[in-house]
Amino acid sequence: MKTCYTFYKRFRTCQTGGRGGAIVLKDKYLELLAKEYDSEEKVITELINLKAVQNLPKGTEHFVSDLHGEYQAFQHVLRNGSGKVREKISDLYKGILSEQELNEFATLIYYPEEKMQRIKNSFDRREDLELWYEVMIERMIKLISYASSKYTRSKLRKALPEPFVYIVEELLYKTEDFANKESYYNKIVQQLISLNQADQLLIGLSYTTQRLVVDHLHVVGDIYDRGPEPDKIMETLMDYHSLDIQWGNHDVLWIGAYAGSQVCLANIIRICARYNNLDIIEDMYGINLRPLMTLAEKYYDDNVPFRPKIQSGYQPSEDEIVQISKIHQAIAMIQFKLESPIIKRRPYFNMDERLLLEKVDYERQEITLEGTTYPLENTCFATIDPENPSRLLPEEQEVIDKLLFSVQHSEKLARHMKFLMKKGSLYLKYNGNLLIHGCIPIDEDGNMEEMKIENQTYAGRELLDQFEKFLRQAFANPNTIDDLATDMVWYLWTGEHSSLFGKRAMTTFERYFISDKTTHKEKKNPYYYLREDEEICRKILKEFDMNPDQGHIINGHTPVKEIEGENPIKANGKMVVIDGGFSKAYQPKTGIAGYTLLYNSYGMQLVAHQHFNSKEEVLRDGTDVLSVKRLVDKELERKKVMETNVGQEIQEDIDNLKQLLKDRYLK
Ligand SMILES: O=P(O)(O)OC[C@H]1O[C@](O)(COP(=O)(O)O)[C@@H](O)[C@@H]1O
Ligand SMILES: [Mn+2]
Repeated sequence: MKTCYTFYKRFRTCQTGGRGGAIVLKDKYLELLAKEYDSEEKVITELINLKAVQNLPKGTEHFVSDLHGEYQAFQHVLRNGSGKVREKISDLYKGILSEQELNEFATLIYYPEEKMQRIKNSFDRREDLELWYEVMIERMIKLISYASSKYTRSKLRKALPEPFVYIVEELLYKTEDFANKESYYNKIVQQLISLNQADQLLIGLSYTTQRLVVDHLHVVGDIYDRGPEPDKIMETLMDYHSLDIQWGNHDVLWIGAYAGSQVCLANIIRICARYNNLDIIEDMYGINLRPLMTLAEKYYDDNVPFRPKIQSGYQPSEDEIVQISKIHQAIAMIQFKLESPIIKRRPYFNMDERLLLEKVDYERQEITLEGTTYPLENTCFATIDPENPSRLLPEEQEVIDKLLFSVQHSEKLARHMKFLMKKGSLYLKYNGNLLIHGCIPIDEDGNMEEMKIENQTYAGRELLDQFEKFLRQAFANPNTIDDLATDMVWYLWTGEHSSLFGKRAMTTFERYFISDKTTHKEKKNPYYYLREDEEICRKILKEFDMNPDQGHIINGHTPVKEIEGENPIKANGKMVVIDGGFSKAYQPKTGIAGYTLLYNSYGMQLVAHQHFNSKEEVLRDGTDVLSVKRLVDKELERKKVMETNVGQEIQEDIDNLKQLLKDRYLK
């Protein structure tokens, strides 16, 4: 069914003709379908199957955002399904097993390889270990049977560890005459143990459990920047069974760099230098930083505000810190210079006030902003010609050209960026909810804010669609580096009407060089306070043709300051902001270590995560750093697959199969 369906969809999107064309396509599709379903029985069986799936409870959706390179913490949340694994274990075994046993079992499922090793080391006698295997296999099978109760057998089969599918199915589908077969099942388990397969089986079943508790993952933006391992997050996502991504401003910065935007590229390197993560660029993505280092050594000295923020983990030496400070200055100055020509050639970006290098009085080391003059501190203007401050030195130009070449030839980065494009979008309408990283630009009265691009004016959904079109165009043409599409990717990072940024201006320059903190403030779009208002959220949902009675808006991007009493659930539950601070750098602001959202057939739940220190700690202490749950919404009736996006696709399949039945078989 899938092949034909995708084929037909592709056909439909290519279709340009009128209704006549559509009919021809439909006929062609039915012809294809008839090849796959070449008998009346096959059509009927599939119809029964699809109808049954429609009536199953909807699968669990899991929402995360603002991962910011925090791979370990993200892994933990994925592995424990934001507490779902522990919840299922408790449903089955609370009161039967002790707290410690429940924790141990949960930890085994989260980190099976490591936990298994620890447990095995704790046994002196083989018999005890074998007994443990038997008990665990039985518990695990029971748990899987329970966790898969709302899935079809075929879906469960796909989630089972491949080498053991047949055996596990035997164990799972024990019928009532179990008593007669008891010795048969025991024999299977004992055989597995004696053939040294128990470890592999338990590891496989642990991953099956993780997979079963979450049906679909939404990543509501900002995978990249600040934290140390975004590349590993990408690899994890690429292996994940079902997901979508809503790009964050940091993600489009990386996409922009790959798509040829030199200013985006300067930004990603600057941020990596700032957070002591240059090895992501060099070692993880194989981008050669040598030319930049040489330039940095030539023109810059140690400069304290440009020293990297050091978090836990690798501690650089004093020499390295000084070297990073120089690189940081070199790339920051290249970035500021590169901004200028874009601002000048795109007047409708309305960013003239950001032509800061041109406002500086280089003699007096001062700058005048909105009528006030500020002294500049810790400046590093060695490569600046005061007559033409935005002009790159030939050697700076050479550095950024070489960096771009290197970025565009990184095989790993290419894979990651293509995946981001394939699975990502600027916003997503999914099962009645609107998912978007940042905001919908609105004015103080809650009207959609307009932006003029060339000679056309756009607002609301149309504006976002336009942004996405530009982004895709820039990505498709990586060799064109100064066209509107490529400039627009940078605008998405920093422009006032960008749905990913949504602040008047990014005050990076001020934060480096001006001590008066009033200049650091980034004025937010009214969206960020009006979203507390239910009516505004309803209006936005309507703008996207969504049902405001049913839908929610789900945002990331702005850390929710729980510590100051901010509530992530806003507008009478219509708005949920899930940026709780996976990013270690932001945890002191939020007071927690991230939010995630779960949406199953019973409703939505927000989970607040407490600090995640390390996998080692979980393994050692067996405890889970979990999580307060708050009910966002409760469905009056259990939601079924037929009410979801997937359900709609299945309905189309059903309609087509019925048509086939009528046209070809019931004549
Ligand atoms: O904390 P840093 O690294 O100085 O970054 C601050 C910058 O990051 C931003 O907050 C954007 O990043 P977020 O999307 O993570 O909020 C800018 O508005 C701001 O200028
Ligand atoms: Mn963001």
